[in-house]
Amino acid sequence: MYKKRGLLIVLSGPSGVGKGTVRKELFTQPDTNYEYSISMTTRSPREGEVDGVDYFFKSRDEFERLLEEGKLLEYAEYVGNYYGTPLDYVNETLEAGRDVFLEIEVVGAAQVRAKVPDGLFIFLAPPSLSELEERLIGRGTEGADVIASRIAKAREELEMMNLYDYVVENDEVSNACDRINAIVTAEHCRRERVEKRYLTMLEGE
Ligand SMILES: Nc1nc2c(ncn2[C@@H]2O[C@H](COP(=O)(O)OP(=O)(O)O)[C@@H](O)[C@H]2O)c(=O)[nH]1
Ligand SMILES: Nc1ncnc2c1ncn2[C@@H]1O[C@H](COP(=O)(O)OP(=O)(O)O)[C@@H](O)[C@H]1O
Repeated sequence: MYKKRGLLIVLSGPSGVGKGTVRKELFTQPDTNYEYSISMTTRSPREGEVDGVDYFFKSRDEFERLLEEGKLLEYAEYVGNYYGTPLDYVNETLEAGRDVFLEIEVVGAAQVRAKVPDGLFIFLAPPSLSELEERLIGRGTEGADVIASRIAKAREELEMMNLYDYVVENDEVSNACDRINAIVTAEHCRRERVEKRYLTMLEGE
């Protein structure tokens, strides 16, 4: 029996490009129909961050145990901390026919690409490298050392842009959200056409 699964949407891109900002804006829109997958991390909470809302904050031992138990869809070590996506939540939500939205860095996104080839992979790009540096500095959540390593990393991350289905420029947050919503809507229409064709073929047997 054919069962419709939800769509896995992956938003990635360099640190400081605005992934978190765009994701938060998308999830304040009343007609957003995706479920956000809350990640696990060993990073310490920033001021105002809440366990179970922004991240599930874990110790390194706890994270490594989850990894050994196969509980993560993907993970990456990013500037000294682990980040990972809970596998069961993603699978159960997709199985229930609902779309799941991941906001993750590029190494993890490549792992998801290998495991979920029919996902929708969107790369959020900055208008320029200098604008990216300004945003990282402007956010002011890290010290100079961490900012420098994130900028160095961002240059490498930009090279992975061509591995994505779509590149969305984050010039204005509302524009980026509109573009992402339009891409998701178009992908749903494409899938419906393919599904219809498939079901028509089955009927003809
Ligand atoms: N691979 C992977 N990356 C994640 C996950 N959750 C968050 N990230 C990414 O980890 C990086 C660092 O996140 P964070 O410390 O919150 O800093 P910020 O996103 O730059 O504010 C960002 O690029 C996030 O998108 C995850 O579950 N897996
Ligand atoms: N379109 C935009 N224009 C100007 N500043 C932005 C834009 N999007 C995000 N920012 C700012 O850039 C900084 C980094 O954004 P953030 O969402 O934390 O990035 P990421 O999650 O990709 O690391 C923040 O200070 C944020 O307010």
